[in-house]
Amino acid sequence: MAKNKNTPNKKSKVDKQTQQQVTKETIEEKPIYKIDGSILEGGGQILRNTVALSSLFDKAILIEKIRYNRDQPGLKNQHKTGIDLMAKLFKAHITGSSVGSTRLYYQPTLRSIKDDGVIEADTKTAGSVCLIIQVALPCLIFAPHSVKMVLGGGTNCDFAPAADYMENVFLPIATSMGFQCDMKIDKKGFYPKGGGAVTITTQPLTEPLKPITIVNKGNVNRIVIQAFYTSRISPVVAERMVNTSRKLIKKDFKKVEIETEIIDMSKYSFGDGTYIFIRAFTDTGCVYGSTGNGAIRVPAETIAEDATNSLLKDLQDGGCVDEYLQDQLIIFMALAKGKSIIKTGPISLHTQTSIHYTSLMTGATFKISPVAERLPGEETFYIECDGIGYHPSNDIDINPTQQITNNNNQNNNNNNNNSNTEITTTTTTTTTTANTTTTTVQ
Ligand SMILES: Nc1ncnc2c1ncn2[C@@H]1O[C@H](COP(=O)(O)OP(=O)(O)OP(=O)(O)O)[C@@H](O)[C@H]1O
Repeated sequence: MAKNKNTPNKKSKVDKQTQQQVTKETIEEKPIYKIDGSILEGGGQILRNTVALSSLFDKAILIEKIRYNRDQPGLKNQHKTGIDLMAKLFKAHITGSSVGSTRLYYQPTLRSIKDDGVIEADTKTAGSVCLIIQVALPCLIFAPHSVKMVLGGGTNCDFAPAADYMENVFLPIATSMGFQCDMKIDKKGFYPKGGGAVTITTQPLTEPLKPITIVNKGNVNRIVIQAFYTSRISPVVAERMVNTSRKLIKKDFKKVEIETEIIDMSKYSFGDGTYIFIRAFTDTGCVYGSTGNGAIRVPAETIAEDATNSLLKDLQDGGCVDEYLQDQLIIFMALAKGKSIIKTGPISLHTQTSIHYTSLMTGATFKISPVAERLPGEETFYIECDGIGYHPSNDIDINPTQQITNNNNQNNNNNNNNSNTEITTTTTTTTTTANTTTTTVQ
């Protein structure tokens, strides 16, 4: 069930414990990009984006106020697992990576990862494996060799892509930019136990990513509703989810074929769980996805309704990607060579945040503009990006000078009012002390 996780934070207790953790000996004579992790969405995505880019561009970063917009700021187990994995891959010096830390120093020492065999990481909780993939994937695809990564943790978590979503919605669209990534869900893992397992295998890219253009929504011509359950949960729960979802969808899409499936996943699950996964396909190749996880004392109908309404809203808004794919494509658009353009629904705060940090750290420019010709009920925007054409062999250095500002949304959590989003060029603050240059990215 979707909950609001953006309760603004007041004063963090953990911060006192961690503020001393970036010590002098860890800060070498190297420029440091100083990141304020509290602005816009102020969540874990800032950490993942900036750590991935820091690794690709071999830049040291100091992230402060990590997840300050969350009820419990600082690193959670899932974030720590991702950071530790990246530190291992890039032999990075890190300080402040303990759970609860709100201040992290990360300095990679390798420009590219070495072939050390299968990479493993495990959140050892229900922490999302997909969010580990989110931090690592932009780097794995630029490795000079094929990479196999085996991850443990939660495959179906609230506020994170479900593994099914990543495999069936995110990857088919993202890989059209030219990279290869095979994903296999070996075992599903749910809140609170976790215990899921996912294997991904990437192939090396010999050239930069291709830009992406997704601007033609077309017509919905297929909808698939799947509900999953394990043996200690009655299949009736899954049936109720499917029936609720189908009924709601039928109201808007009377003539579209709706495929339904009820799946006993006991044999490949750790512990018990149930969830719904809905996809809509259009005749121009757009794919939209939505998931809802079963929860104690929440009726199956409510879970299905929330997931279905989220998908229907994405379709009604008129964009070519769903709310989540929007922010997940941003980093790839920035790294690609040339102009990408996607047509979206309302710009999410996650998207604004990713654009903000990605453009600052890569120098890629983004432009958001409302679509002039909209059908009734639609709320659509174009996100355009002039990507930098990153490839390790290009030796592109980064000189961040662009900043996205949003007159209404700096540090607030209203992700629907985007009409004032604009791109301005700002001067990045650079302070030089005896041995250290600090670039403040905020
Ligand atoms: N239902 C969903 N389906 C697909 N992707 C999702 C879904 N919910 C969230 N996401 C994606 O998961 C990511 C969550 O980023 P966010 O910063 O909120 O992460 P986080 O690490 O969980 O940190 P925090 O707990 O601080 O929010 C975003 O990329 C978002 O698009």
